[in-house]
Amino acid sequence: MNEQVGCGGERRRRGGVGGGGWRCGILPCEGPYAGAGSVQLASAGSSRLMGWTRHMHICSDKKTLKRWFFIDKRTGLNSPVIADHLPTLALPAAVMTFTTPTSFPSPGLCLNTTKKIPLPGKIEEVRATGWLDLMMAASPTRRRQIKDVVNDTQADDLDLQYRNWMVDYPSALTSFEAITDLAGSKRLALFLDYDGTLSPIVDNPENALMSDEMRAAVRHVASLFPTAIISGRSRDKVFDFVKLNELHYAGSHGMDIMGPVRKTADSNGVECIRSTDSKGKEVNLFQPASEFLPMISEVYKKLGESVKDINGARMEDNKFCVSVHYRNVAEDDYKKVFQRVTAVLEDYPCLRLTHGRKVFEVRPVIDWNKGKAVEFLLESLGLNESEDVLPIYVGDDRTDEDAFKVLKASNRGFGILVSSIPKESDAFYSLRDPAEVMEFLRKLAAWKEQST
Ligand SMILES: O=P(O)(O)OC[C@H]1O[C@H](O[C@H]2O[C@H](CO)[C@@H](O)[C@H](O)[C@H]2O)[C@H](O)[C@@H](O)[C@@H]1O
Repeated sequence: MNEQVGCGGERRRRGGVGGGGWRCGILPCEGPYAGAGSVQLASAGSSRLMGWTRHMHICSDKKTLKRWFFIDKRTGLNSPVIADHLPTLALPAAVMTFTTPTSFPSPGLCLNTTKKIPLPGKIEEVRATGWLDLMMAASPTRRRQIKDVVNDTQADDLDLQYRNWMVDYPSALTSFEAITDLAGSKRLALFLDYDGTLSPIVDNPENALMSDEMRAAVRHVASLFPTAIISGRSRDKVFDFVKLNELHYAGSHGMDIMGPVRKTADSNGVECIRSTDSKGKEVNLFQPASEFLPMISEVYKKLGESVKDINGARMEDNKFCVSVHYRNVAEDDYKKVFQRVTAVLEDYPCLRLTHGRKVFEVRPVIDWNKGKAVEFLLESLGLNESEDVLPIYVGDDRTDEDAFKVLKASNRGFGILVSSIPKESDAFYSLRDPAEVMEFLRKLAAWKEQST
C-alpha cells in the first residue's frame, strides 16, 4: 500500500487538550524536524506506519500493534530501536493504556486518532501497588532503618543470608585468582557504572562525588585496559564527576556514547557523528535517541511542574532521559509521586518508566540500553570479534542488568554486581560497595603490571 503522509510543519495538538500532546509515533514536526515534510511511504506488508521523524519511520506490527520499530528512511533498514515493550514492559498501569491507531496517517496529518484499550480497574490497582512496593523496597535508607532496629541475632541472620547469597554470587575479591586465571593472556575491557559503583549513594544526586582515591584507581586501570563508564546520568555530568580523559563515556543509559572513531560511520542504521573531545581528539558520537530530545525536554518541564509541591521530590535532566528522585520524599507521599509521574506519562506513550534506587527514570521506548552500549563500545574498540577479550562490567543497579545479560549470553565476559544485600542478578560475581570496587580495580591494575 502506498500512502502519502505529511507533517504540515506543526506539531499536532491533542484533541481537547491545551498542551502539546504526543502519540507514539508522533514526534515533533517543527524545529529540527521541519525538513521532514511529506514522505512517500510504501508500507511493508507486516508493518503499519505510525508517524515519522526526520530520519525514521515509526511503525508497529500490523497484526498485534504491539511491536514498535523504527525504519531508517535513508537506508530502509530497521533501526536498532525496536521496542516490544510498549504494552508489556515495566510500564505502570497508567502508562499501560496502549494507544491503538484506528487509521493510517493521512495527508497533512502526523497521525490519526487513537483509541485506548482500558485495562480492568483491578489489574491497574495491582500494578500500581507493585510499583509502590518497589518504591518502598529499593532503598539504602530503609536498610539503614532496619539496621538501627535489628538486634544482634537478626543482624547475624542478615549476614548469614548475605553469605548464603554469595555462594551464587562469589566475591570478585576472594575469587580474584579465578578471575585472573580466566583472564590469562586475554585483553580485559572494563565497563563501569557510576552511581553506587564508583561513588556511594547519597541523598543529593549533585553530591555524588567520586573520591580522589577512586579516581586514581580508575585512572590506573584505564591506563592498562580499555575502560568505559556507562551511566544513567547525562554524559557531561558524569564526565564532570569523573574528570578523566583516559576513558570512554556513555551517558543516558547508553543513549549518548562518546567513543573512539569507528571504522564504519554508520551503525545499525543510526548515524555516528564525528566530533572532538575536550582534548581535541577525534571521537565518535552515537545518540540513537536524538529524535526524542524535544519530547524529553518537554516532559522534563511537565514532570517538574507536577511534582513541585511534593516535599523532597527532585528532578534531574539526564539529556535523553529524565530522573524523578524521591529519596528525600516522605514515604506517605510516595504514592503521590507515582501518580503524578504516571499521569504526565499518559500523554507520552513513546516514553517508558523504569525504576532505580529511589528514582523513576523516564526514557524513550527504544531498544537501546547499557547492554547494547557495551556491545557498541566493544565494536568501536575493535574488540567484539576477538576470542581473546574478556569484558567485565561492574554495576549496582537494575539498568546494569542489561549489560550483565549481554555478557552472560555471549559467554565471553561477566558482570560484577555491587550490592550489600542479596539480589537476583545476571552478574556472576559480587562486590559489597564502592570501597570494594576500588580494591578490585587496584588489584586488577597490580596484577596486570606484575604480569607484563
Ligand atoms: O547508571 P547510574 O550511573 O548508576 O545512574 C543511575 C541514577 O543514578 C543517580 O541516582 C542514584 O544516585 C544518587 C546519588 O547517590 C541518589 O541520590 C539517587 O537516589 C540514586 O537513584 C542519578 O542521580 C540518576 O539520575 C541516575 O539515573
